[in-house]
Amino acid sequence: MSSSLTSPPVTGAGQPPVMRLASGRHFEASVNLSTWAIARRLPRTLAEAARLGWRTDHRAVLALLGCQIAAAALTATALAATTRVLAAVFTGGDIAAGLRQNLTAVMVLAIAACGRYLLDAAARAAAARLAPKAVREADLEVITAATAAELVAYEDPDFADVHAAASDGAEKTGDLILDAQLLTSAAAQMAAAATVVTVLHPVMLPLLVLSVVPCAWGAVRGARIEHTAHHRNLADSRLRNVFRSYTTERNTADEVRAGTMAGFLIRQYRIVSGRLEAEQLKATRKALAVQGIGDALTAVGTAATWGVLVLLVATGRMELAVAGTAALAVRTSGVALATTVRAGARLFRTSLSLDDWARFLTVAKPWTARRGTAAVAEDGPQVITAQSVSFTYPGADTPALDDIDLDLKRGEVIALVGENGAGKSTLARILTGLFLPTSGSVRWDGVDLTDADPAGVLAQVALVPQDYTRWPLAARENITLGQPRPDGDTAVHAAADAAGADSVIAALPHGLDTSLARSWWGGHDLSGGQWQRIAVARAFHRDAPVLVMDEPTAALDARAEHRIYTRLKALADGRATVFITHRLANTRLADRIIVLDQGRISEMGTYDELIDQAGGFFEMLKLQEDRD
Ligand SMILES: Nc1ncnc2c1ncn2[C@@H]1O[C@H](COP(=O)(O)OP(=O)(O)OP(=O)(O)O)[C@@H](O)[C@H]1O
Repeated sequence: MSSSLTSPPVTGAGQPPVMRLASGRHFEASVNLSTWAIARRLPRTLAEAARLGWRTDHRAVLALLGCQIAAAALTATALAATTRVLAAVFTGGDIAAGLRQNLTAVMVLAIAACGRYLLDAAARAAAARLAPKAVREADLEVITAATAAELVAYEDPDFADVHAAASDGAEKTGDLILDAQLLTSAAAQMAAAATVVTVLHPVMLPLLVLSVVPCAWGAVRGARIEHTAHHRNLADSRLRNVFRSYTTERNTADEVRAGTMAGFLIRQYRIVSGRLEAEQLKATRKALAVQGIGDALTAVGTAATWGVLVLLVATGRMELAVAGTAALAVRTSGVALATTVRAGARLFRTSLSLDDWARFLTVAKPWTARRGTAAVAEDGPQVITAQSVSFTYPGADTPALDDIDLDLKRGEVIALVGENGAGKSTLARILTGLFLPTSGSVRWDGVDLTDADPAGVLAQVALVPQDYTRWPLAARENITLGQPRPDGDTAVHAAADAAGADSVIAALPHGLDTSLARSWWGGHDLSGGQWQRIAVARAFHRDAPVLVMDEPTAALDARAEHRIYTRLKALADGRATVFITHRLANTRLADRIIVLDQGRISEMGTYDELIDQAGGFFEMLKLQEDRD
């Protein structure tokens, strides 16, 4: 799955075209791995699960292991006692007398059976306690790795693919623990039963094992086929979820209605669902066929085992009484073997998902370790220097920025302008260290941001992005972003005042305490422009020495816009400020205007200088003035 759309679109009979998402390289690689290669990774994956479990709840892990070991010991004890009791039953003569003579064995059998049942229940309880915690921990590892990764990682389709699969994998961690418990429990029963069979006649065990091998093969192959289909379907699953949410979510509800799009979207949903179901059905049929072959061969093997048993009795190589015990033991160990195989196959399947999770942590690592640890000045840079900076988005053919040279001094206000797609937002992200250049360098007071500690750099930055987030939090947290300043609400009100958000807060029913998550109870919604004022207040509240605002007034009315730009000049004192705008009249207050054109600086200078040059800036300004 990937966020990139491929062409050509798929067209059903009489249906509109339905897009497909490209499948990432990672998935092709993973799907093409041999079963043996995946099986070899199983111990490592299980060790990962054990590590997670251990980290979240030592006691539950110890309880689980203790119960499993004790249950296995009791199973062996019970089976040893069973052999003695069965011998007493099958050796002929008085059964009651035989049982009386072996009363201790009967009691041991009863106690061991009860104890085993209780221990199994305790093990299941410990596994159930551990499973959700392991899921939480696995999920947190994904979240931590994702947030620690370079921002540019999110532009890489492979990273997005592996990230999505890892989230699914983290969910399966709980299943893995439950399956591992089931497997070890069944394996303990099987081992004990198999021991009894071997004691009775050595030829029986290999026969028994041989009869189970095809069933195991079928189960593992079937699991693999299902998992492969799951991987291949990830792109469509995500697409279906996108259709579902876009069709029903509040953010899109007005467009869906006004554009009478519901029918179209539902059709798309049906088509993608149809594709998913067809793929799934194909996989299920294939898996069932493989499992059927395995089961049929196992049936032949089982028949052979019974045949050998009959043969042994018929040829007088095994007494009838012993054969009775053997028959029971064969049956018990056969059932235990089948359970072990089924549990093993399930574990195999869940381990494949966990493998996706573990792979993400590996993939995410290089994305986090890209920078150095050099410190930048705590009160922000005196000068930011971009030298021969070029930047190409992962997977893109052409650079978004090409050979940019630029100095930004503290106290200076720079306006970035240019047509859509000229590279303004990309340059803003490069200057603040959110992206590292593909070539060239950005230095803060001579420290190359590639070598600098990213946390130290970003602590100096306040950013109003073009698409700011409407956090489902209280108004206060929407401005402080969970990082209150020492003077608390005074700073919040000051920032709100500078951004024109004071009137927004004053109108809220509970002031700063009002939840801005409208769809939740007690929440209160804001208009687009009101939200933008809050987003600007956020940046002002951060009080950082590098201030970057990407179209901060796009949704504001004229009065609010004027207020922000008049305050900006005062706020810019002692900071390096960059703002991006399409309303060129606003650039009058900037110390310097930089005009970008297809990733290159085409003009640079003060407002008056650019007017005098009568170049592209002047032309755009004229067009705007004529329009207004
Ligand atoms: N994630 C991405 N992957 C590939 N290319 C991208 C990505 N984001 C942006 N681009 C491309 O990079 C170029 C610069 O984009 P950028 O967002 O910096 O432009 P901009 O000047 O801010 O545009 P606007 O005025 O529309 O906001 C554009 O050609 C755009 O198509």
